[in-house]
Amino acid sequence: MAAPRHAPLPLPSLSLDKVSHRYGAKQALSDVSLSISPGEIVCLVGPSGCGKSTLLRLAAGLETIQEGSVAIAGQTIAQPGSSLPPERRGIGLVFQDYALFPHLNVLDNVRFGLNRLPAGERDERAMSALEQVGMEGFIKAFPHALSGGQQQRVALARAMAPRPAVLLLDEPFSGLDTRLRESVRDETLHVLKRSGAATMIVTHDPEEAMFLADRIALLRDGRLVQVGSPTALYTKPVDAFAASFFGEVNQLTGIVRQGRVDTPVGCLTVPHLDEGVAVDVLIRPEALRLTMAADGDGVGVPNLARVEASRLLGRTSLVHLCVSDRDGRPHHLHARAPGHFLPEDGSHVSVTLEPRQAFVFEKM
Ligand SMILES: Nc1ncnc2c1ncn2[C@@H]1O[C@H](COP(=O)(O)OP(=O)(O)OP(=O)(O)O)[C@@H](O)[C@H]1O
Repeated sequence: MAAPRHAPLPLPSLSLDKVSHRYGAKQALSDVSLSISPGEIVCLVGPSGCGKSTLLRLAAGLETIQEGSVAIAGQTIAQPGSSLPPERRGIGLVFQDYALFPHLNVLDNVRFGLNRLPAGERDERAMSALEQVGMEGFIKAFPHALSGGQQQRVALARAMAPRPAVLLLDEPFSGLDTRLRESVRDETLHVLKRSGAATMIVTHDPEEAMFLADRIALLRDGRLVQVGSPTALYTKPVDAFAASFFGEVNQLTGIVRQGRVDTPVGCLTVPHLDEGVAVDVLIRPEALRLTMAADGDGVGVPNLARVEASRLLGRTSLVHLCVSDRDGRPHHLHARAPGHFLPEDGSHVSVTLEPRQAFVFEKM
């Protein structure tokens, strides 16, 4: 019987394959492979110096490839010894400082990258890109007369005007203050999604990555630690570093006994770990569910914790707890409760552990 026919999968717009890179003795990237599909947004995140910008610069052609290769739409455009220059790669670039030409007005800045098109078409394309970012009313303005958010939008329009298959953005919002950043990145997300380009965004901000990305690529010391959807990285981190990168975690330690780890707030089953193994236990603050203990001292209530402080943080409350393990040793934990939950300092609460937000990893 003939094998069922499947439509061929669309080629990734951008592929980096087994890329390694050194600056002198410094190994900045080691064996990194990553592909981005048309219309997909991938955020590169990781601590300072982990190699995010180097990877983006290699994709852009701003850094010469030493090991591995870069392909756009299935065509290898960079490998050791041969490399297409940045302007011939069909990519759009946006940098942290926007890099607008100060002596050109907004329209001319956006028209700049369209010089291969006939004059009439250039204007039409540039205007259409400016409309997409809501800057069509500023065509005669010069960059110095624009706010940071407006400059960022013009930079995005300039990158998108040639309709590149690949967009590369390096910390595009970090020059903006917090309030402006939220609204500009919201608009940018919708503009990028409408553009259909494969987009790689470098950011050091995990929350920003979770907001923008279809997939997140987490780097550490030049290596990919985990690549997946924001939900996968948050709920199924591959190690303690990944678990703690995307939000505060309470850290405890333990020993595996009969497929379980005992913690001061409940037991976790760990069938995949061997008997006697020493483990790190990471518990997200929202994994600790609190209920007021009926009596003042809470004697006899399971998993009892003493409240050290409670703070309202807007939509959630943060409760500082002191819990004791089986040996009577105290541990300080943070619990995050939805809404207004502010038990008195010194009162007692009962703690239930939501195991899906707790992670156990063998100690390294
Ligand atoms: N031109 C260079 N010469 C020498 N070392 C460099 C150069 N550029 C980067 N490095 C080093 O390579 C490593 C990776 O740098 P890279 O800028 O890619 O990291 P990053 O994750 O983008 O950091 P950040 O978030 O701080 O911008 C760092 O240790 C950095 O100091």
